[in-house]
Amino acid sequence: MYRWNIRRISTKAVRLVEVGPRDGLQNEPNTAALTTKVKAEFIRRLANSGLRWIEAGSFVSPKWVPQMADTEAVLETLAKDPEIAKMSSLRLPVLVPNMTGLETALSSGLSTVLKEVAVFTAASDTFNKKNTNCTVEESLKRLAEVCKTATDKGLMVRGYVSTVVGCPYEGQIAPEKVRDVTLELLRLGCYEVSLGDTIGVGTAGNLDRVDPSKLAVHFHDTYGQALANILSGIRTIDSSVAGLGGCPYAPGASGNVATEDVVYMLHGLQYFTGVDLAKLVAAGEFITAKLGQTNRSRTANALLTKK
Ligand SMILES: CC(C)(COP(=O)([O-])OP(=O)([O-])OC[C@H]1O[C@@H](n2cnc3c(N)ncnc32)[C@H](O)[C@@H]1OP(=O)([O-])[O-])[C@@H](O)C(=O)NCCC(=O)NCCSC(=O)C[C@@](C)(O)CC(=O)[O-]
Repeated sequence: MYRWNIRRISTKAVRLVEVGPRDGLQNEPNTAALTTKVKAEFIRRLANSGLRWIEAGSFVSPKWVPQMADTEAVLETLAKDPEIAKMSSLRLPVLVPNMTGLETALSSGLSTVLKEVAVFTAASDTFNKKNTNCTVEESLKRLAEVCKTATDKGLMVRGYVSTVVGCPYEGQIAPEKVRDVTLELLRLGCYEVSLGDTIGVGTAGNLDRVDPSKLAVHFHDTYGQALANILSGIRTIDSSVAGLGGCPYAPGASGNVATEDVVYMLHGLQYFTGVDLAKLVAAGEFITAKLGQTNRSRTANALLTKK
């Protein structure tokens, strides 16, 4: 355990994981607008903005999250896209909750675009039961086989722990519980664990004692604390263009921190992101227009007003 702050980051480089096409759309009420073609075009535009980690969807039960039911078709569309094929460093991970999801991910048609999967659990049993119909311990047992099979087959595996600060059902969460679940995911073979403040209740002090190696942060911006929390110093940041998102099984949670706001802040701090902000803003406008949604990025709205 040790403390860090922004001054200890020497490389001035950060890694952004765009979760808009998955976290951003998984709770979207306007399902009619969510065609495979729109999703694939959205991902293509995000990739063209320079983002290199873009969560493309999830292989979860369509009865639980119908918005993600066509993830396989989205990836098949992208696999045929010559521009995407040229982006050798592009990662398009998908969430898998169990072996059924992993088997879809391993299907031969996807191997050209799918190099990484993400597994997910939580620090709260009640949330985990609502989200995946099992306790945290049961999910870790389930994920052990998923992680082993995925890594044996050459896929990279990212882990998520939800409700790392607060749970919509249980309230405050003990940091020790977060640590134990995180360590277990790393032990199972995850190369990195993303800490999800699912309902956005954390403040910067909450993260002071987390060892930052192999960690990413995933903030929902319910209380407007996400940018301040990001400055706590983790170098891998999950975000969602236009501030889209929210977990369907976390009532009251708002969208993720907006990627445009994160990029604007990081560029102001002289960090290298590799992202073209204007193209990113255009990708956010593309998807919000399709969905008939308000763009929740302050940066995007400011730049669009200037235009
Ligand atoms: C885990 C289950 C499947 C358990 O759900 P279950 O009902 O216990 O599953 P089951 O094994 O009993 O199977 C029930 C049915 O689902 C099917 N099924 C089973 N698995 C799959 C699969 N992978 N893909 C497609 N179909 C599947 C299975 O074949 C069967 O079909 P039926 O025989 O009834 O026709 C379910 O609870 C589920 O899909 N949950 C996912 C919920 C979800 O996606 N939540 C959002 C993502 S997590 C999140 O947003 C938080 C995060 C990561 O962003 C971080 C943060 O902010 O905190």
